[in-house]
Amino acid sequence: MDTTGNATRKTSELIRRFAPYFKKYKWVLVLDLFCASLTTVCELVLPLIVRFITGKGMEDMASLTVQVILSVGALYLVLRIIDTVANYYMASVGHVMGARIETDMRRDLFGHLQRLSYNYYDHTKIGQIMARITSDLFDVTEFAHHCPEEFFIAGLKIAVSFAILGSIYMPLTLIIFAVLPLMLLAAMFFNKRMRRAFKRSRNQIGELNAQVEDSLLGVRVVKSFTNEELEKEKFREGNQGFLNIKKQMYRYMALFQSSTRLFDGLMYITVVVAGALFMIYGKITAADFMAYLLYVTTLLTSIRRIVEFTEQFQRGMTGIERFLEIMDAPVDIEDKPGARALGQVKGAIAFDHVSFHYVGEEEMVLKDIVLQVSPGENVALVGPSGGGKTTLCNLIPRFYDVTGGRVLIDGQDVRDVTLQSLRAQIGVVQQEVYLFAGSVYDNIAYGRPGASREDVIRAAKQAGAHEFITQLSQGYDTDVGERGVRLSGGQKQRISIARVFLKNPPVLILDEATSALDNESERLVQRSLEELAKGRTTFTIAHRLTTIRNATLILVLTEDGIAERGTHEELMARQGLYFELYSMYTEKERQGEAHF
Ligand SMILES: Nc1ncnc2c1ncn2[C@@H]1O[C@H](COP(=O)(O)OP(=O)(O)OP(=O)(O)O)[C@@H](O)[C@H]1O
Repeated sequence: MDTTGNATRKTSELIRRFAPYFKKYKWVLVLDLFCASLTTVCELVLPLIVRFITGKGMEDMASLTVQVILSVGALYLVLRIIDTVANYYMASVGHVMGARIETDMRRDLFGHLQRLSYNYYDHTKIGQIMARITSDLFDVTEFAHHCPEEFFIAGLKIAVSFAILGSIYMPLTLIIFAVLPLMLLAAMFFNKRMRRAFKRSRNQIGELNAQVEDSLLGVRVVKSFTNEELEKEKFREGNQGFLNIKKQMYRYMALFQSSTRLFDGLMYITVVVAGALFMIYGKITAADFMAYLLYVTTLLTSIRRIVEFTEQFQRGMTGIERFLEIMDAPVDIEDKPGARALGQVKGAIAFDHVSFHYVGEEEMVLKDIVLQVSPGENVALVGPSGGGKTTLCNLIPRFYDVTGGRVLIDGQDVRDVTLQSLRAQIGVVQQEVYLFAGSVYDNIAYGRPGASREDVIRAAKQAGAHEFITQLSQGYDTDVGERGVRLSGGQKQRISIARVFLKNPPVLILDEATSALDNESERLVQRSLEELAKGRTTFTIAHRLTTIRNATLILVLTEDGIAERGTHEELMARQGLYFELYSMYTEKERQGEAHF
């Protein structure tokens, strides 16, 4: 899975994938291109008018009456008015179309991000995703609006100029237009290099974003270690890398622009020299010569616009490419065809010869796990760090899919039921609580969107959180701050427990978080967790061994699988690994430093 891949996709492929976004707005686009045609025609008429007036004046000055001049002026005025209205449409409605396409793409991107599994996020930096969903897509707006328009105008101008000039004198026209393919070749040559440089710069911005995010989220750790200088140095490297890539990008741009200027000059020289020669040999008139000069100027202006647009084009293409990289990331965990809704379960969980390894890792984390848990049972998972306790629990709600074997809930393979209905039956209290920006109330209500205020308050009471919440400055409406920084660890935990109370699932996964809390908070959280576990099938990842003595089943999980299983009494009597762990734990607790 390469979301920061450096391979550059073909422009044609990107355009083919991007084009469907125009479908909804095809009439806006058609009108936009029609307006573009109008403005082009208005612009191309001026040299004809000049040619007409000079031609008439040179042929027979008497025929150039005030009436003729005023009629021509009036015609030109009408054309300018049409041009103004058409331009307004392109600048307003055309731009809005670009913004709408950007919004549609962002919606699709966010939707896809919601579908991607844990596995994707294990391998992707959030900062990179942020850059793609914001700044990369800004570039797409300008691109979506200008790209069809600019290319259409340039193409039209070249075609119409060719037709008009060809009708005046074809040999001179062919000589002038012979320079265009050279320009095209140069554009193609630099196009690829500029795209690569743009992509590298975008990736580097993503990296910088990720770095800033990491550093700012960890700002408290940075300060506690007084590592501000280290952070500044890391940032300086990334920032300097960005500058280097930009330098390279601008070098290509400069080369491209300069080469275009060279062709520009070549074209003028061709018109002046060849045109003057044809004129002295009587092939074209002075008025024709002037028309040629004016048309070449118009043509070159539009070519210059295309050159200036190249930067925007490359940015847009890069934005689309990076957008597609996420959109093409496979959704590895989703409903299989014909998956059925699970409905309310009793809470029997079974592991049927389950094995598992993480994507990209060769070593099996779980090997041939066989386990039957009855509804309402209270299972505690203990064992050395890295033994696979969290991994095992993550297989129940299908945060990851098993590598081998099956996980069953009430006898049904978790892969045969819809994800939504499966996860609705399982509540997870994580060790690291994540609270969203918003109020305490919003954070509890997150457990069951649409729940009544009474239900939210009841859940808070059940979690033992009501009392401290009412003592907060604005009670339930108190803002929790980013990630809940304004609350204590124990308070955050109890809010997260209230969230699960509100959800009221029959199966629970508790990653015991009490190790991070002081004794009083731990006691309160522990009490809330016990309350929550009542009547539900519960998997507790236990770090404090004294809290699991009442578990109906204790599993000792090691790298080799389930080493021991039984109740506390059974395992203590066995004097095996659990006995060792427990004795070690109680010894440490006596010394005041116990946690696993
Ligand atoms: N997302 C991941 N990608 C790759 N390997 C992982 C991932 N998560 C965990 N692991 C590895 O899988 C093994 C089991 O990890 P797991 O977190 O399940 O252990 P644990 O028993 O819950 O540990 P602890 O008690 O320290 O929380 C470890 O070797 C760990 O390095």
